Amino acid sequence: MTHVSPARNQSDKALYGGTSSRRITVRDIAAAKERAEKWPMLTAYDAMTASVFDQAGIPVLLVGDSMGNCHLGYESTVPVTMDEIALLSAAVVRGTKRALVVADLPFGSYQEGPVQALRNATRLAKEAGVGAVKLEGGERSADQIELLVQSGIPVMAHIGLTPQSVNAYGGYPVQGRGEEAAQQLLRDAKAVQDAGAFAVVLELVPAELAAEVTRSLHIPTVGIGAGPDCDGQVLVWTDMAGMTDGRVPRFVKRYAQLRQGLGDAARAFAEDVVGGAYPAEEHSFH
Ligand SMILES: Nc1nc(=O)c2c([nH]1)NC[C@@H]1CN(c3ccc(C(=O)N[C@@H](CCC(=O)O)C(=O)O)cc3)CN21
Ligand SMILES: CC(C)C(=O)C(=O)O
Ligand SMILES: [Mg+2]
Repeated sequence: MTHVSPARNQSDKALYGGTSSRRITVRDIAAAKERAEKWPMLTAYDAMTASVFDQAGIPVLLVGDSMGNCHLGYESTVPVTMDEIALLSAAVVRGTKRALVVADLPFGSYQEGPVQALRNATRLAKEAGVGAVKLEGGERSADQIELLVQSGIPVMAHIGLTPQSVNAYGGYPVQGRGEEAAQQLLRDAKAVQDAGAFAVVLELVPAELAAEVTRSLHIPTVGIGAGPDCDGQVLVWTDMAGMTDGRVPRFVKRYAQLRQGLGDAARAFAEDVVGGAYPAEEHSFH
């Protein structure tokens, strides 16, 4: 009889480090919670970067509306349009083979109600080929989540700090501090789970509260600035790779210094051109 160790068995199915090469589905995400497996998610906004993360084994890629400030030069996520999300989501899907691609529904594309949400989510599923969409809000967005899920579009919810409301907050403050705010966050978490969300992002909430939400839900939580006890962790890729210019939020850990590296490459190229060192003989045709 062939002996298969439980650890090896587990790693075959693992979202990160697993051996399956087919595209990951929302059911795989749910199964990871049963195994108490932690998993990474990164944003991606173009095919080339997405292919790097896909080949690195990142199981879930988010075409975040953070493309507004990271990629399109806006001040916040508020101006991002459906056309922009659809274009870059299609690129990320084309650049990946294994990752589940989730696209943010941008500000103004679902707030009018469930029918508007369904029209825009359907466009991202059909036109870009994403496997799921994400939208902001707990109890306030439950009707939208319910109609999308009933219509066959998996939904990742997003509660705690919801950056599309930056003008209402007047900034990006930590959420869920104090008993009343904590109870509201727990109600929001239950509401999105009951509406059928397959996972929920918890942004900028105290670690203890995020741990409590994670324990009390049967769907996975994905933390950003929400402490170590969430099921998954997500970061904006330009932040974690050291590409973002200037100050980054306290929850960011930088795993590379791409901004420095890319600037160095640009300066080295410029000096070679100005000094005549590039192109050399091996770069020339006769
Ligand atoms: N590049 C980038 N990274 C992100 O994580 C991100 C975006 N853009 N754009 C959309 C939102 C905005 N985000 C932010 C932005 C700033 C803080 C921030 O600095 N918050 C304060 C909280 C202090 C408090 O309330 O106690 C901080 O100091 O971390 C947090 C999240 C997260 N999202
Ligand atoms: C940071 C994540 C959760 C996000 O919504 C985004 O990148 O837009
Ligand atoms: Mg977003």
